[in-house]
Amino acid sequence: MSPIIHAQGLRRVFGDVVAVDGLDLEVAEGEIFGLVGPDGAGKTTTMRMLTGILRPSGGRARVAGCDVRKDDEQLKDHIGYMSQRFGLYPDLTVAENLAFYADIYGVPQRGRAEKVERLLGFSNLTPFQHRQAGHLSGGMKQKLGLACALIHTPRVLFLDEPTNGVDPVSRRDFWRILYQLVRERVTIFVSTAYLDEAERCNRLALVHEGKLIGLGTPDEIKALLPGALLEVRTNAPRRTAALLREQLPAASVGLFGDRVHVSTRDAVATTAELRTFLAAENLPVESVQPIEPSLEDVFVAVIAAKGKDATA
Ligand SMILES: Nc1ncnc2c1ncn2[C@@H]1O[C@H](COP(=O)(O)OP(=O)(O)OP(=O)(O)O)[C@@H](O)[C@H]1O
Repeated sequence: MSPIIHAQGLRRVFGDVVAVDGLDLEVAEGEIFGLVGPDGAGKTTTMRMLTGILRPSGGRARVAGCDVRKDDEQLKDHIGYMSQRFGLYPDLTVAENLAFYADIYGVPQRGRAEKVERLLGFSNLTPFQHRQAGHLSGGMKQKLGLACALIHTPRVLFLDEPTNGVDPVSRRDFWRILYQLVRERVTIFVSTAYLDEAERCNRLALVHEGKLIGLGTPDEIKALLPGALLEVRTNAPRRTAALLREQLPAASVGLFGDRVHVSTRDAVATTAELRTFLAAENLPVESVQPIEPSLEDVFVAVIAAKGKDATA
């Protein structure tokens, strides 16, 4: 089956800034595909090109059978897009916002009421349908945004950092809705800077400075981390991380709360080395143990490795 999203060498420049630098990716129908990267990595620009809003400077992309350059009008019938500045009308109620988007998308009157009812139920907003959007919580606003983006039953849904700034419980709720959509064969293309959220996707593209630095399932991405990952605990984690960064230039060192993560090719040798070194610095090690890497560890290591390549 041909992919529902297919980008080849997609590129966009703004003056001297290369926002997206030759992106190649394919997304299958019914997948939740995550675009993951720090602020400024090029996620929004990619999404705006794939939704036909922004013209690529180079490369090609097809979404739901439409060429994003030539068939941008037709494309809009097949996709839903919830941008970061998704426009809800604060003085309209929940139901009125849905009706407004239904008009914009030309949703036929016939069957519209059932559709709205279903979307309200789906997003747990039925009890709030008469509340003004401006008086909803952050999580509820996001769910209403999602419902509006779904009003014309799109095949592909683009979500740009949809849960940014939303509390963890509402985020979990939001993802429950996304899984439900996928069961109905909607394809979801979502960007996020939250790596715990990225773990929920079927496949991911890691982007950094406009370039793809990893592509695969969350497990495949984790396998990009060579060697082992050690978790080090001391009573002074910040100082420990700073010292280990200097002492172990070949390893990558990250600080995660009160724990220091060290990725290394040789766990046994590094364990011995860091124990001796930290003891000499008067920083007794409480524990060192191998752990399963998270996507965050992979990101820290891959970006650190790029930095080392660049300065080599
Ligand atoms: N309209 C524009 N004019 C000039 N530069 C732009 C424009 N849009 C994006 N850029 C630049 O392109 C790069 C990528 O930005 P983009 O918004 O795509 O990143 P992002 O990964 O979505 O980050 P964020 O989450 O902060 O939006 C940044 O350096 C940004 O400043």
